[in-house]
Amino acid sequence: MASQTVPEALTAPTQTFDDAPPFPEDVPTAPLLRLSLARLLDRDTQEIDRFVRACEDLGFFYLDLTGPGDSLLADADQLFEVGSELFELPLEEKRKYDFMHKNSYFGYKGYGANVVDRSGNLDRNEFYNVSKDDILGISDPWPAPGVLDARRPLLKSFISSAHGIVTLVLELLNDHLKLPPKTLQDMHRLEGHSGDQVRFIKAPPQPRDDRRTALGEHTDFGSVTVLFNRLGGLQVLPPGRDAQWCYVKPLPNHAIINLGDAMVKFTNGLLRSNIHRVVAPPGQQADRTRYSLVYFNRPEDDVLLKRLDASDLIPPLDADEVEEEINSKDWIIRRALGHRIAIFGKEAFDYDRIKGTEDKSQRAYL
Ligand SMILES: O=C(O)CCC(=O)C(=O)O
Ligand SMILES: [Fe+2]
Repeated sequence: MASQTVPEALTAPTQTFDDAPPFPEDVPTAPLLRLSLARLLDRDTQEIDRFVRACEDLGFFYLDLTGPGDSLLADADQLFEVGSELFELPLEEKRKYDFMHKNSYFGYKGYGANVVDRSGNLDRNEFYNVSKDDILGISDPWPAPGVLDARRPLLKSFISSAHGIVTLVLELLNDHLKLPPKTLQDMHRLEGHSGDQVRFIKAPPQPRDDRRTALGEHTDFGSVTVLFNRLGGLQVLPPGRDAQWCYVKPLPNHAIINLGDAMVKFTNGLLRSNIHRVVAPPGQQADRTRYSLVYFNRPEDDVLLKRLDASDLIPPLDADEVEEEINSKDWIIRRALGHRIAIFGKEAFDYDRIKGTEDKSQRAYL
């Protein structure tokens, strides 16, 4: 089981992000495996075995991008700068790009706009979502501030490279599951219409005597997430009845990769979409502003989120189980906007209303 694997983060190079204080040694860290992009591209069988184990046990792993992922790392570095510039804009300006009343999760979400738990506490971060389809010119463009419009070529480059990582993950899973060739890849084409997005996130330091959850616990809504962290604060809840929240230690030159709800639905829970959240960075890092950068990949808009029946490895549904008929587009909108207090008021507290795949993903361990 994943919680018994060696925490490979401990064998990784020491953190060298800017001048940030080090990630503390005395906090619980999550047992993510550390995989190499170069070895996966070489189809190294041991690395692929570890990859499959990571996707089934924890649904989270580190991916060392050194070498074949150098340009993605360079783009991510530049986008961290863009993110800090973006959030410097005056609040009135940023608010012009909140499109929630157009039933869209693209654009800006202000600080405290989402409920983070059943008691109604509010989030402590702001973020901005940029649509892949907009940047690739295959949908109508959303209005955007100049700082983003000026960076469309950089965003395009980042999206193409991050999507390349996603396609590799899907291809390896497709092969492992013995699905007909390209089953998963064809549901996630770069040029297909989807809710794929780049997300910039900013969480300012919290008061010392009042540090709370910045981003509430959730599973990601889509298929594959490619995440870049500089400071700690991300936590996962490993499988197991008595599991405790563990930090994911950021590693230089690595992305954090995790699977989302769609992969759980396609495989009826064989693959994991692990619960995670963001709290204040640990130790001395808590006094820093935390930025993060994410590429969220989702199935194309019209893909039905149901068990795939073309693989003997995918467990059957329970005898009395009837799957909801919902396509990817509607699923993502429901999950992404469901906790917005300005839209749903008190209903935003009701976590069961817009549940992800937590139950199915956890079921083997309950
Ligand atoms: O900021 C992070 O490290 C994680 C963010 C996250 O989980 C999300 O936006 O879904
Ligand atoms: Fe997430």
